[in-house]
Amino acid sequence: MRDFTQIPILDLSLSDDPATLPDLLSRLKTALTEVGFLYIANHGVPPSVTGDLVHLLPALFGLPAEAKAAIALEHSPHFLGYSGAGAETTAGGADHREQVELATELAVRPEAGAPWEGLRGPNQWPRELPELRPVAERYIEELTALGERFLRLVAQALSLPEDSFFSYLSDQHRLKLVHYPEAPLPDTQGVGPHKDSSGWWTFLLQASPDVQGLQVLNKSGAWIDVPAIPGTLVVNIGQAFEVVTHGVCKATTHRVQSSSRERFSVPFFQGVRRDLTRRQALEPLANHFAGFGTGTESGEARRIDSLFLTGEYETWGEAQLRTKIRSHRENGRAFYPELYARYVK
Ligand SMILES: O=C(O)CCC(=O)C(=O)O
Ligand SMILES: [Fe+2]
Repeated sequence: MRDFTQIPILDLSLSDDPATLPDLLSRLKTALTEVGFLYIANHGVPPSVTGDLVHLLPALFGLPAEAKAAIALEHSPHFLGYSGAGAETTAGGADHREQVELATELAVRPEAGAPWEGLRGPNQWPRELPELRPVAERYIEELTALGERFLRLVAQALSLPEDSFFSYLSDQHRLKLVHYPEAPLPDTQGVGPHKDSSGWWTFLLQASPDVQGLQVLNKSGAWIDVPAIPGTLVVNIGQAFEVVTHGVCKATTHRVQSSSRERFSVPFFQGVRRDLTRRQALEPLANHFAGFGTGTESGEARRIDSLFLTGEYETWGEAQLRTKIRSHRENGRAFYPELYARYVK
């Protein structure tokens, strides 16, 4: 298999013309099976929607500490809200970033049966920046639609019926507003090496066009820069999608290195339905993907890295809740004491 040294750029407007669609799908297939990361251009999200959100980020993170504390993630059983720099660790190191985690605005389900239904619930909006709510909601709406359109193309690129991946989708998608403050030293860990574990696909807006930071690990172990390209979104595969495609489409490791200049970014994590069982994830497409890439894929390349498969979890939602409880222990103790006792030991 070839290795990649840059991230492909795909022009989604080529999907509008039957004459150019096949070439787009062929390039998409290569990106899916050999890179796991791509840029999309001409994706149809209005520049004003993106621009309005980008414009609010400095004001949001410039709010006084009390305003941030008022929407702290620790208040939320749904793990939505503000967390400060150093609150998260990735790959054993502290991440130097602060973030506001949002999601599709949903009411709590009072009759919620399974504990992981607790992931569903309303956002915490900062009172001091009322403009944020309509702008972020509009952005989530646009990205939800783009995500579905993109999944149709992915299905076609993998020789499947267009709607093949819709039955896995959640009613809740998550949006993170992220600020990497200026780092005291070069190559400070903004976020350590990781694969995106929470979503189906990630759509990332790099909101500081002149600041480099995001890097992707290729198969030879080299870090490949993913510079911001105005007007594009960076798209990458989440671990659930790797599971469902039996490792044909890989969730690729990436990280952010902070520098002497602050950086903003906005990843949208397309959600996977919480009640998805391991069997439902693995069985339907097993035969289809068994026929893929034979001869080029080594056993190692097909190895799937997912807690969902190795742990004792009934559903995707349970695996997600476990991850959340372990990374935000205060919330775990306060809102899910029984699961906390089981998962944090
Ligand atoms: O900020 C970025 O560019 C990437 C962030 C990221 O990888 C994540 O939050 O999962
Ligand atoms: Fe990520």
